[in-house]
Formats: sequence, structure tokens, C-alpha cells
Amino acid sequence: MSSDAAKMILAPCLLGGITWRFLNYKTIRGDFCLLVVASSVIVVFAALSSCGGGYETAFSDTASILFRYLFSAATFTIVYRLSPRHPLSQFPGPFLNRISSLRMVATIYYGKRYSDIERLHEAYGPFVRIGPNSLSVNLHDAVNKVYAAANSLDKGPAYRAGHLPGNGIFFMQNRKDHDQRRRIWAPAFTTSTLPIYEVYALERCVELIACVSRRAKARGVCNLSEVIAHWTYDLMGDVVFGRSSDLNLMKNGDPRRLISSGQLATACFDILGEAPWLFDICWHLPIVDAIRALQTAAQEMMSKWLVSSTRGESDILSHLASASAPLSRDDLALESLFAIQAGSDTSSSIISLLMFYLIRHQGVYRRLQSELDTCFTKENVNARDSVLRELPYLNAVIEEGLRLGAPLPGLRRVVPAHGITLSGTFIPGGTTVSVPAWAQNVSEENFFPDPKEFKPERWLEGGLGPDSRCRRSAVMSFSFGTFSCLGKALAYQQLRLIVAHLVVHYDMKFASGFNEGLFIGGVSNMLTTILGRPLLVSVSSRQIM
Ligand code: HEM
Repeated sequence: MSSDAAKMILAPCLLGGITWRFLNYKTIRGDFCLLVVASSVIVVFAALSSCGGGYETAFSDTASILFRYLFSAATFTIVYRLSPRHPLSQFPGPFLNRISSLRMVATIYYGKRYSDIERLHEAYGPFVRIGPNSLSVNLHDAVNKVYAAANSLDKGPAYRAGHLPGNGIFFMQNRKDHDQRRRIWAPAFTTSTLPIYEVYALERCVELIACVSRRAKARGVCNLSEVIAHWTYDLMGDVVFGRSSDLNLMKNGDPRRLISSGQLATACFDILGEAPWLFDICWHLPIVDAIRALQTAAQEMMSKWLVSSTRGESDILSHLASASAPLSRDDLALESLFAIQAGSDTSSSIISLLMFYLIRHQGVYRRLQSELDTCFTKENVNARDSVLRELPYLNAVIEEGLRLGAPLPGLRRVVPAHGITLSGTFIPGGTTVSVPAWAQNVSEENFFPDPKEFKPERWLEGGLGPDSRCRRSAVMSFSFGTFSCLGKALAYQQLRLIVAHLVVHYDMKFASGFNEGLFIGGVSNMLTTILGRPLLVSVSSRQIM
């Protein structure tokens, strides 16, 4: 072999090793990396073609150099990730998950991460290496250190709004910035704002009842999950933009496809958050158009709000805009976009799944109706939340719905440089760690017996019997601590109001031909819960006495 040929083989391999070493210590943007590699390929190709061997030879030589370079970088990376030198080598996990984050990207894409991770824990135990640098820890006593404690872990690079202009509370990884922004958000969720949002909700409930009847009459059956999604979007439009909101999906449908764009944007955020370098690259492709479309819609609604005469009454945006350190227009647009999405998407899927379980368990449905009949009357067909809040069975139903209706993954957090100890096990600094929410919600250790069954009675005094367990602190649907859901009280209010109104005003059963197994099997989650099939029901109005 000539020395030139040896250089052609060795140089790219060496460069591959250097790349691995460099990227192992320094995170750089995926699109920059791609740009550097692409530019280098062009330079190498130009240099080889100028040597006089012709374009074809130059092309094949460049391709083989590129192949050797990528092969060598990949080999170094994989060998290191499998070697005992890797900080997470002691933790078990599937082979593909240990060598590449792309395995988890694929798992998320197929939508069953919540149950896949639960199965991985059954196979490997409480600590599972679900990515090269990611651990899932299925232990209730890890929740406090990871999420709830004052010095809990920070969010990592998975929380990025791509390269959208502005910044928002949900995407802030720096604790100081986040705390500051949370203080700006907090006044939007106080005991004095909730009654104002309730007025919006009650008005929308009146519309909801009319909408269910109208659509059921027009089509013979009612697509309840669609009506619920429209209700939550309309309501969050009111809550975020006040009377200037032009969201009227219950009346007009969703011609701008806001709901599907919102779900697609959340799914992109979740899938690509697992591999931030890939997010950087995909940001330049049409794949993230849904995020941009949503941003445009939020900008438009905000412009309307800015010139509205009702601005400053009571809506989330007014609270954010009146901060003593004013937020930029881009920040306001991103915050309002997030608020609509956070407040409608999660609630909508939880309510739909809760209604599915209620309709499936007609005994529970009837018992709830009798409880609600005590506070809805002919004169008062719109019961207030202050009354509903006191109803034990309604609250048990809502808790059970939040437990089974939120097939959420573990929210990702990053271990600080000095590492932490969880249940006696040391986790090295820089690891992404999560406690799987769904696995906790359906674990026998937390909920016994029948943790996967819909049994609201487990939340009542006496539970499901003397040996039963119902660990309230294990339900992770709103998360805990510094980054937990700010809209929790508002979400409870919305859940109580809509479920109570639907159940008291209608008897419901599944439409003929509706397949319960296919419906529940079609549920997937990519941070947003996607119901693969509509919840089709037949409804009959009830007389309120
Ligand atoms: C049943 C409905 C809801 C559920 C299950 C839910 C769940 C969650 C969860 C799990 C988080 C933490 C996410 C993370 O750390 O990655 C979160 C954050 C958040 N949620 Fe909710 N949410 C709901 C409704 C709402 C509503 C109605 C609002 C009102 C706008 C809202 C506003 C927020 C905000 C502002 C944050 C970010 C908090 C922060 O980073 O400090 N959510 N939510």
C-alpha cells in the first residue's frame, strides 16, 4: 500500500476518533456539525478533482473518505458507550438504547413510550438505561429529589422551543431565569383570578351542551372527543386572550387546524427533544412547520388582543404584560402560544379518556349522576365550582381520570456535575434522569388492587378494602416542585365543570359499532396524548328536576 493510500485510510479514521472525543466533552449545534461536515466534503471533493484524476474518481474517493470518517466516529462512540469506562455502564438497559438516542426517538415516534418504559422496568428493575446518557428511575422515593425538593434537578437541553424567537417559562432551563418568569406568571393563577376564569368556563359549558345536542342531532352520533377538544380550545382562548379571543371551534369547527398543529408541534418537541442535535437539523426542514404555523396564529391573536378594548380585564396575557420588567413581544407570543397549548391539549385528552371510562362503567356514571342531581336544579342548570368542589364522588372520579388518563412519560431532568444519590444508588453528573409518570400512576406499590382498572372508589374513605393502597403523592400528572404545572387549580376547575355538565345533562353510551379495545389501543403519547380514534357516543338529554 502506498503511503498516500495509507493516509487516505488512516486520516479519516483518526479524524473520526477526534470528533468523538470532542463531541463527548462539548455540545455543539447539530446543524453546525452538519454544515462543517458538508463543507469539508465539498473542499475534499474540490481538492481531489483538481488533482487531475477526473470527477468520477474524486467522487468515489470523497465518498469513501466520508464513509471511513463516519464509520470511525460511530465505532468510537458505540465502543465507548458500551465500555465499562462509560459513567452509566453499571446500569442495565436494552443494547440499542445504550448505544444511541435514536432508539428512544423511534420509541417516542411510535407513541407507546409510556407503556414500553413500564415494560423495561419490569424486565430490568428500577434503574434502566433508556439512552446512552439517560436513566429512567421507577421509584416513588426518587420523585422528591428529582422534581419536588427545593434543590431538585434542572431541565436539560430537551426543553428547547427549537429556534423560535423569544423565550417562555416552559423552555427555560436556567433556574434563575425560570424562577423570575414563574413569579411573573403566578398572579395569573390566584384565588381572585380563578372565579373570573370560571365565568368563561360556565358560559362555554352552556355552549357545550348545545353543541353536543346539535352535533348528535346532525350526525346521529356525537364525536365527543372532538367536542371536548373544541371546548377546551375555546375556553383557553378566553382565559389567555380574554374577550378578544376569536377561537370559536364549537361553533365554526377548526378550519385553521389549530388542534392538529398543536399536537404535531408538541410531538416534534418531544421526539426531537430526545436528540437535540437532530432538532437543530430538522429545524431547517418542513417537519417543524406545525410549530411555525402555531406561532403565526399566536402572533395574530396577540395583535388582536393588543388593540382590543377589553384588554387589561382578566386574562393571562394581561397579567404577563403588566410585569414590572416587561416581556418582549416575542416572549409574550411564545408564552400565550404555550398557555393555549398547555391548557387545552392535556385537559382535552384527559377529559376524553375520563368520559370513555365513565361511559364504559355505567354503574359509576349513574352514581355520579345521582350525586350531581343534588346540586343541579331546574332553576340552576349551571352549578358553580364552589359547590362541585365539595362533592366526594365527583372528585374521586376526577382523581381516577387524572391517574389513568395521563399516559405521560417521565419528565427529563439533568443531574448536576457533582452527581446525586437516588435510593442509595449514585447517579453521575450530566445524566438525564426521569421518573416514569405512567409507570408510577399504575404501579401496584402505589395503587392496589387493580391498578390498571378504573375504580374511583379507591379515592374515597376506606378505599378498595382494608389492604388497599392509594398513594395520592404518586400521581405525577401535574409534576411537582419548581417546574410543576402552574395551571393545576384551573385544570381541576375545568375538569369538574365539564364532567359535571356532561354527565348531569346527558345519558351516554358508546355508539353502535364503537370498539372499546381499538379506541384504547389507539391512544398514543408524545407529550401530547393522541386519540387515534374518535370517541363516538350516542346521547340522550336528561330532565333536570
Ligand atoms: C389536566 C390538565 C393539565 C395537566 C395534566 C398539566 C400537566 C403539566 C405538567 C406535567 C407540567 C410540567 C411539565 C414539565 O416539567 O415538563 C406542566 C407545566 C405547566 N402547565 Fe400544565 N397541565 C394541565 C393544565 C394546565 C393549564 C389549564 C394551564 C394554564 C395555562 C397550564 C399551565 C402550565 C404552565 C404555565 C406550566 C409550566 C410551569 C413551569 O415551567 O414553571 N397547565 N403542566
